[in-house]
Amino acid sequence: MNNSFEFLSLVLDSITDHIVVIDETGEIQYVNKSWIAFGSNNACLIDYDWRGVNYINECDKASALGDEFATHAGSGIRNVISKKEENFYLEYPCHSPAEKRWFMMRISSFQILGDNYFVISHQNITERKLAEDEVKKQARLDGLTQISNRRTFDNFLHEEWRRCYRLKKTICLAILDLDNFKLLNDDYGHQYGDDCLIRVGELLKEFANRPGDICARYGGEEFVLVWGDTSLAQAKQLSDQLLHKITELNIQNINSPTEDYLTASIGLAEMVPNSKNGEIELIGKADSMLYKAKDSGRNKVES
Ligand SMILES: Nc1nc2c(ncn2[C@@H]2O[C@H](COP(=O)(O)OP(=O)(O)OP(=O)(O)O)[C@@H](O)[C@H]2O)c(=O)[nH]1
Repeated sequence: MNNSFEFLSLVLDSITDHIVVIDETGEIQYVNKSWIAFGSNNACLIDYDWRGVNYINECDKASALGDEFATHAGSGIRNVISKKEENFYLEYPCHSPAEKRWFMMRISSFQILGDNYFVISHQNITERKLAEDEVKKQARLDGLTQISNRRTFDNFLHEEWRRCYRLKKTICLAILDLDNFKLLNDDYGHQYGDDCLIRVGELLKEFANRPGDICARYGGEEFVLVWGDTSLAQAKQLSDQLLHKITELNIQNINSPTEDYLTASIGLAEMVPNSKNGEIELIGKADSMLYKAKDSGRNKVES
């Protein structure tokens, strides 16, 4: 290639990463085409003409406005310049009004004629980030009903228990078990049963609205609800409403000895966390209440 400068320039301009080169003071020395295109369309870190701009100062300005990622970026760049670190990278959100986006910023250095320069590249990692978020979300959810799974419930109850312990507040736990679900499965098929579980899961979401609440699938045809900072009387009211709503779904269960439509039983327990009790006892208490509800005819709340 005769004109190696033009060649390299074209190479850099063809790269989709946004690239900027700064000197030791932070002053921008070079930007590629992707950088210019992105900067002119976005209000992200440096959103205006790059000439004469000091990249580190821009990070500091954004940092002063409360942008924690700009704070990290500024200190990372400084560490590389002062040779405390060989390189640095940072993943950060840069959402536009229209879409969620994430970028990975990397900084590396080179030397020419005794002067140090630093290449900062910004790569769009939105696709990977969204995929990672989806995987994390699915790990928290029950695959069928798409409400929280048992592990999420266990973690949540543990945290809520601690919160109520600190605040000396009552915590309530409801264990809900669908009645005669085996018969429903046998009579209408497993797919019908699955659809019922999905519909019940949807309904449960309406009963877990506050930050101290959660509904989850505990396993099989069993669900759980936690109501933090809630009295037993309030929880009883919610449980009664929930059972009523389940009957209102009017899901046929023709051979059920309880009713000829789907019903459920709830075991409800309350506790004020203290140093002598624990969430296991709360679960045990709700569980024995559930047995009581089942034994005494189903389609009811026992507490
Ligand atoms: N369709 C479907 N059925 C499930 C699922 N998980 C558990 N089940 C069924 O739920 C039924 C639970 O049966 P049992 O434990 O005997 O309880 P039950 O028939 O509801 O009776 P009671 O709880 O005593 O009222 C079983 O037939 C399970 O196969 C699921 O993911 N999908």
